[in-house]
Amino acid sequence: MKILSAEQIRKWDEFTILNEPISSIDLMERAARQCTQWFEQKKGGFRKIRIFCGKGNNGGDGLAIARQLVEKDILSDVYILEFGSLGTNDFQTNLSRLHSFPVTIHFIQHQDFFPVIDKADLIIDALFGSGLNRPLDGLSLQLVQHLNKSAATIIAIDLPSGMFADKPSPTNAVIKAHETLTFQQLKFCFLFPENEPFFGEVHVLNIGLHPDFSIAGNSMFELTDWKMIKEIYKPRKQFSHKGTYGHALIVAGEKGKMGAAVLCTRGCLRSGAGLVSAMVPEEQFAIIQTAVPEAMAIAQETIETVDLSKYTTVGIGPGTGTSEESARLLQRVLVNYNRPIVIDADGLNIIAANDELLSELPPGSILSPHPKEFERIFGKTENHLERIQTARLQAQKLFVYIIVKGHYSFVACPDGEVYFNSTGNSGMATGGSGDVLTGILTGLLAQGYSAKESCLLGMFLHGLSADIAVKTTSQEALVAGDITEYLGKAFLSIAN
Ligand SMILES: NC(=O)C1=CN([C@@H]2O[C@H](COP(=O)(O)OP(=O)(O)OC[C@H]3O[C@@H](n4cnc5c(N)ncnc54)[C@H](OP(=O)(O)O)[C@@H]3O)[C@@H](O)[C@H]2O)[C@@H](O)CC1
Ligand SMILES: Nc1ncnc2c1ncn2[C@@H]1O[C@H](COP(=O)(O)OP(=O)(O)O)[C@@H](O)[C@H]1O
Ligand SMILES: [K+]
Repeated sequence: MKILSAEQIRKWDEFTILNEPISSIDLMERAARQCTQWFEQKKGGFRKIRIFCGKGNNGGDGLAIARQLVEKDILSDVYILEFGSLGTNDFQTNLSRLHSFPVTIHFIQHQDFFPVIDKADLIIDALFGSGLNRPLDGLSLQLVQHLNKSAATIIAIDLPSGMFADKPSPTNAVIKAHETLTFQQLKFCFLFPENEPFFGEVHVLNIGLHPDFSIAGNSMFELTDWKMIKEIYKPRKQFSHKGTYGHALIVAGEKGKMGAAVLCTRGCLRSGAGLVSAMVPEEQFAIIQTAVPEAMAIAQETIETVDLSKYTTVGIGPGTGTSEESARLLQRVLVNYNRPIVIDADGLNIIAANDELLSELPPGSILSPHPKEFERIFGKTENHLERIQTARLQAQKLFVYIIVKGHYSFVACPDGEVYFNSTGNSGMATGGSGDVLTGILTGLLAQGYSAKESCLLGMFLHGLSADIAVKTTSQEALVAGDITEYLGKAFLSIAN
């Protein structure tokens, strides 16, 4: 699913209005109805509902919600922030419709008109949405500060007021919502970690924008979805054998960090590689052979003589440390191997300390840094958007796939496309989760998925497995090993 800018979504509205066809006021009514239904199902027990409206269409939504709630016998007070303009047509229509309902409407012209808010109140924030074109100032800024100071629950409509839909809002005053009801699809701003304190939990409400709207080529940002992943997934062939699915080499682990090697190797096996060899320090053989008997062990000390060409791919870095010997392991792989490989963790740290290695990366390889590792290699970035842009440029320049891990991990591809992963949960914020991902990516590459397919399917499977696991384990008790255990269920839900 493409991630659209506020401007593209506005065009989608226009397309829907023209082609469904539906009037703009009825489309607003439908959007408001989705919110009202959500409030009816989810919310109750508040002392008072206070709906704060601007004079754009976001405010229009707020007014329509107030009317629809009162039709369900849920009363609210409406506050309209006065800042000169008459308001959009749909705002005005909804205001006149509201006048015949028993709703108290307050006009706020000065901060003396700000109501005292009780912590048991529910605030609906319909001040500004995707039309915000400059940071809030004056009365609107004061009102946002006033609402944020209250201890009441705040639900934002479409966006927390003050937040830009498509770019960072680092110095803006923004409503701190507990939950946000956004329309049709995630806006770009919901993918930025720095915005989380403002949007809280986001719910995407389907307002039925026209399915035929053509957005192809209009956005280089895309969110993975089931349809895309099911198209990538290849069922195994009946007459296949272990040779069909490649031989993966995992180079991982050192004394004290053998867990990384075990998790990575298990992830690789569980993602379907035909054969897996784990290259670990010779004195650690007992650990890997006991923990993962399905894998063959090979000594890191043999790196200078081993024939790397017999491996279909290599995954290198988890828990190797950054010693001179570990750097030699990576160097030797980079110089002697020319098919796509996966580099993670200490492999990336070694590159950060020896940036000439960047020019040795086999074309089409996958780097999977977390944000800190990313910055060590590519430099500090001011915000997530800058990180996305840097990753995009570097992926194109180096002809590699760069997966930056996080809540919405993304992969920047050499063709300039950026895909955000839609699965996963914060139970995965636990040591070793990334090592499992490296194993999965290597396992998928080994069995013949392209590097791009491996990134998309790998990130999705990794998050999906954790999503399935937490239903049994809870987020708190999830450990990285559970992600490997539940990979089977993740594959089954993609295959069926
Ligand atoms: N498909 C969908 O998504 C649907 C979306 N819908 C809804 O429409 C919303 C978008 O509505 P919108 O375009 O009217 O803009 P909105 O955000 O209400 O207000 C911004 C207005 O305020 C102004 N303004 C800007 N910055 C300002 C500032 N700092 N301080 C003061 N003023 C400022 C600016 O006007 P200006 O001052 O620039 O003339 C602008 O016109 C969207 O979020 C969703 O809720 C649904 O109803 C239907 C389906
Ligand atoms: N809050 C979260 N939501 C979704 N995924 C997460 C979250 N926290 C961590 N993850 C995932 O867990 C993995 C952590 O990787 P990494 O930071 O390399 O950890 P480690 O080095 O301990 O293995 C990444 O794939 C990341 O996307
Ligand atoms: K809002």
